[in-house]
Amino acid sequence: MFLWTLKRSSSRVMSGRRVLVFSSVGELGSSLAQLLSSRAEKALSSGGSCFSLGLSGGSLVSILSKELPAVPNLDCSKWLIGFCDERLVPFSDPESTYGLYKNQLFGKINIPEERILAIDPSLPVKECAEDYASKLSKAFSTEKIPVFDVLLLGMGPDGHTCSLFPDHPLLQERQKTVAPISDSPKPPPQRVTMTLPMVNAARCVVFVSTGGSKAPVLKHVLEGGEGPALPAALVSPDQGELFWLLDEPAAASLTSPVERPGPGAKL
Ligand SMILES: O=C1O[C@H](COP(=O)(O)O)[C@@H](O)[C@H](O)[C@H]1O
Repeated sequence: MFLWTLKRSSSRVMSGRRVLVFSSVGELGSSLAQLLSSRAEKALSSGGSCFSLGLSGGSLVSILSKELPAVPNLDCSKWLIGFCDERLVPFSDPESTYGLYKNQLFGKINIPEERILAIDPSLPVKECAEDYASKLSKAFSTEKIPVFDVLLLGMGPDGHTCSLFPDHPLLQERQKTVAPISDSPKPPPQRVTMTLPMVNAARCVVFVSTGGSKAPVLKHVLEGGEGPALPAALVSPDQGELFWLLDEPAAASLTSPVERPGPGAKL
């Protein structure tokens, strides 16, 4: 117990982030759902009119769609949902992140349709990014950077997160909150993505990464390596919390201290 406590605190002090390793994807998903529920309660009980949540696509969709509806008495009527990135394809396309969440999650929670901020996939990519940025500004009533309560991020095996890819000029974007990309190395090529200033303005950023294919890149991102920092390593909220939720295969190569929370642990 003492050792666990010591490891946990040294991990937090050294890096300002929490790296948590779960014994299964199910345990991870259920802790993630609890974390969202508790952050929503905190946001709403401290006088906020909504709890704002940014979703990512990829493997996160099925984890969240399974675990979030299982939270007892979850009330999402005051949630505001946006997307950290989105692929520029029709919502009916299997590559559409919105389309996947619509089919797998939104019908199972009581989120009002008008509280889901999605891109307009009929627009050309540049206009689509501008239109989405303007939807976010309106919803957050700000001309500045919208500050999400929680952003959920994934990470590809190349270290990309959102649609921010290694060595891509978009990593230098400092003016826009949302940007278009037309040359995504991962298909589909046209996408819309939050930029690093927007991601790092969030109150809480949670990465979810599972499976052994992520182990080498996780080692690089969390413990350092040769070459320029990978996009996921550039996520470091200016003032907010940063969590990395991993399963054992994804964490297999890590040697720095991590937390291993027991079932039902509160984050
Ligand atoms: O293309 C994308 O990939 C990342 C990572 O996906 P994963 O399946 O490796 O978890 C995802 O976070 C992003 O939203 C998506 O557009």
